[in-house]
Amino acid sequence: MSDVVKSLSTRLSTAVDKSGVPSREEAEAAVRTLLRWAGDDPTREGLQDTPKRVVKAFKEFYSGYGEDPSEILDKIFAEVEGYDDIVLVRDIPFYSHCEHHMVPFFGVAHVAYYPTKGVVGLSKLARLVDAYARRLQTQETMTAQIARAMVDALEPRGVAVMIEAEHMCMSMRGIQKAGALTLTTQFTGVFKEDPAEQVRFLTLVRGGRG
Ligand SMILES: Nc1nc2c(ncn2[C@@H]2O[C@H](COP(=O)(O)OP(=O)(O)OP(=O)(O)O)[C@@H](O)[C@H]2O)c(=O)[nH]1
Ligand SMILES: [Zn+2]
Repeated sequence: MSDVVKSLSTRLSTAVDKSGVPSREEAEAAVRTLLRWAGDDPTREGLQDTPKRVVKAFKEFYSGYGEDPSEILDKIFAEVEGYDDIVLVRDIPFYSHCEHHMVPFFGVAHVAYYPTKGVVGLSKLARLVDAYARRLQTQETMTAQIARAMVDALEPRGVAVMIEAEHMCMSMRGIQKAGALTLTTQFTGVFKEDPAEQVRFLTLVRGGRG
């Protein structure tokens, strides 16, 4: 397979099928169905505008499907006087929804990399987190996707991503373990090869806290 075909088939296999996207009216009707399923009356005054609001809120919750991570990371600042040490943005808050229950999970992401060809704007790393958080997710997938996008765009010596989150599907329903925290990490390059680099990352993530 040629490189072009290979890259196209990878892109197609990870792309979301947007065919058959329902109209706004269909989406609002689906909300009315769920309101009835919950046991309420969608025609009562307090709920009349709810389908409209829910559909609008969905646009925000799931705006990540319209984001292209490679575009977010496409501007690289090369003039950094040869800076090639760790860049870490920690405690990036995010809100996502689990793909199993469509219930929120939320917490913080810490992302780090060792630059080679320059650095990206710090806000772009937070935008990258949001681009993946604002989709239906598992925490593991989101962690891996953030790391993969950074590797592809920055060709860094290494990437470290750590996410700490509480899953409402474990707090407010099901097993009902409020406060349980899930930690996921993805290391590439020097972070994967050298345990001392993982320790450095974790020390910086934890550093300066009371
Ligand atoms: N690995 C992983 N699991 C998740 C994530 N978000 C939710 N889950 C889990 O997905 C699982 C779905 O399990 P199922 O048995 O199919 O569904 P369920 O009957 O609603 O499961 P319970 O939550 O145990 O009641 C649950 O164990 C959730 O805790 C995530 O980000 N990563
Ligand atoms: Zn869930």
